[in-house]
Amino acid sequence: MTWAQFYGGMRAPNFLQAVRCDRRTRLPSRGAECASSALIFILASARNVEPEDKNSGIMDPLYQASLIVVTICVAYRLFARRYPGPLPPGPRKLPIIGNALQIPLKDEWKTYASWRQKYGNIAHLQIFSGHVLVVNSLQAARDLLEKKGNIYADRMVLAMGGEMVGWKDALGMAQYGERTLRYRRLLHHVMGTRAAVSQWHPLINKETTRMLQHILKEPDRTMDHIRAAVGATILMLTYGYEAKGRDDELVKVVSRVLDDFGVLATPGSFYVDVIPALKYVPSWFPGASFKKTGERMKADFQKFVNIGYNFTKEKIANGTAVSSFSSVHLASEEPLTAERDHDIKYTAVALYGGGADTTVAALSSFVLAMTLFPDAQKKAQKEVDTVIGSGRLPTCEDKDSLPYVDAVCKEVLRWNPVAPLNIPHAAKADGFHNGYFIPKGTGIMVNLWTILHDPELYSDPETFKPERFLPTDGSEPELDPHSVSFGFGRRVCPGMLLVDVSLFTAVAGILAAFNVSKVVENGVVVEPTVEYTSGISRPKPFKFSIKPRNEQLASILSDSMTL
Ligand code: HEM
Repeated sequence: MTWAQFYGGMRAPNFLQAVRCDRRTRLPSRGAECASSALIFILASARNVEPEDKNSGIMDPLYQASLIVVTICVAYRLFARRYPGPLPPGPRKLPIIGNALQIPLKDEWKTYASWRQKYGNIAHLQIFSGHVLVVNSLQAARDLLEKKGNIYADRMVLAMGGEMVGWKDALGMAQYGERTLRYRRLLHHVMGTRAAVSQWHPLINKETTRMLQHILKEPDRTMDHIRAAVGATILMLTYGYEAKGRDDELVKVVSRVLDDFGVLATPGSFYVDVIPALKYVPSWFPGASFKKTGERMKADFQKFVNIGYNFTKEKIANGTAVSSFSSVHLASEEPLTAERDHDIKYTAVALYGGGADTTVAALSSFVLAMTLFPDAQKKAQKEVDTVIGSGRLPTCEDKDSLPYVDAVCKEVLRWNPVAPLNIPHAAKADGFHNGYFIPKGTGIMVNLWTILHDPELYSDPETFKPERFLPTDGSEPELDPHSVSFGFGRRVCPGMLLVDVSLFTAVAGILAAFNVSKVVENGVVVEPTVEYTSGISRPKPFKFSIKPRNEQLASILSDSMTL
């Protein structure tokens, strides 16, 4: 059960409503948080206590709770902080818990988008003593994350994922500073320019062909083959590691770690993220099962960090390493200090963590789009047939000669953004935006989905329409989603040039070799389910048909079958 689900069932007791505060400038501080943490934990424990435990001499949890209520009221009065200006508008807050009950659990980005009409381009949420700013416009996102990048380049501190499991040492969750700059420089070296990315073209071409061969052989498992191909490409690129099938130890660990990451990065999954003081509760304490979960996740995370990295080191030592992010840096002339060793290791983790599920999500959205919008598919196939013919598969090198296919990739990134709420940034210091006060530590959550579906930027935004990027009437193309879907400012996605090529190659390959369509069962067309996962937004399983469309390409794929 997630934290938000747990509290979703609770109604604000009357005593909370009795505690009044000035909603514009006054919110609870740490003192109130600690007291409310205790209350919440006792209530959480109460739900987990077995009936026989209630006679065990431990104070009745509800009695304890009532004592804590008094403490909360006193602490709240004593410690509530006054701010030098009004906080941005937002949904009405309850005393102490703030907006904790209003956090949406499904399609969060759509609920947050609807707040734009009510509150304007920025909306403020308070969750206990924590603040979150929901940014719903391109201008506000640029003003905050680009123009004031010196303040808004930190990350939110997540007690469970960051501190207890250990992701705070990896780039995506690390605070901004010298260390993150070093990490980003390491990545820039291998994927920060088109020339750097071109060294991975042979790898991408090879893994794409292998993916198409697998799809040809087992079309019903298309999504599995997409996932396997993306995973194999990134493992090779990160460590020069060739996975030995599904039972490969690293592949299994990585897949668990990334599933865990999806949960860890979803706001509200663990109540310790909202009430960090809970991390001090011992793991044997009733209701503290999250501690055991955290320990299991940490052990897997450490395996993930070490297995691939040690593999590359061994290969370098015995002279058999192939070129990869880790081998390039480990074998460079710079001395391998402890600091540099740590940097390379934790940047490699971020590379895999940032690149695998995101690319899979984009390709899954592409398949869904092709199922729903056959005209766009036909147009793209026509371009592939005209420019490439049927004697070979498209490759990375064909990107510039297939503008419509390239526009399909842009539309995939816009139509269903992979990271609809970006990775939240955090304020390093107190600041103001348009007269509103933004306290230090506020999480800045940019709603990329709203921006990419803003009717002022994109005509008919719900429709999959690659033509919007290739106008033929002399008008300007609509905004390139690359400037939004990869985030903003100092934390912008360092893998975007790599994605550009790898997404294009997989998309062009599928278009060249297959037709994607709706399934027909007993003469009836089955409409695919259109639902997305939270966190990294990937379509939930849906029905589609994928069949070879080009005999010549099918036989080329079969003949060169190297599964
Ligand atoms: C469709 C594919 C992808 C999308 C849509 C995407 C999107 C994003 C977004 C929105 C962010 C947050 C930016 C911000 O905080 O403002 C991000 C960060 C990041 N991405 Fe990507 N990404 C993709 C693929 C990749 C790939 C292939 C890699 C690596 C090879 C990668 C590595 C990273 C890393 C390391 C970060 C953290 C950067 C930091 O915290 O400084 N991503 N990505």
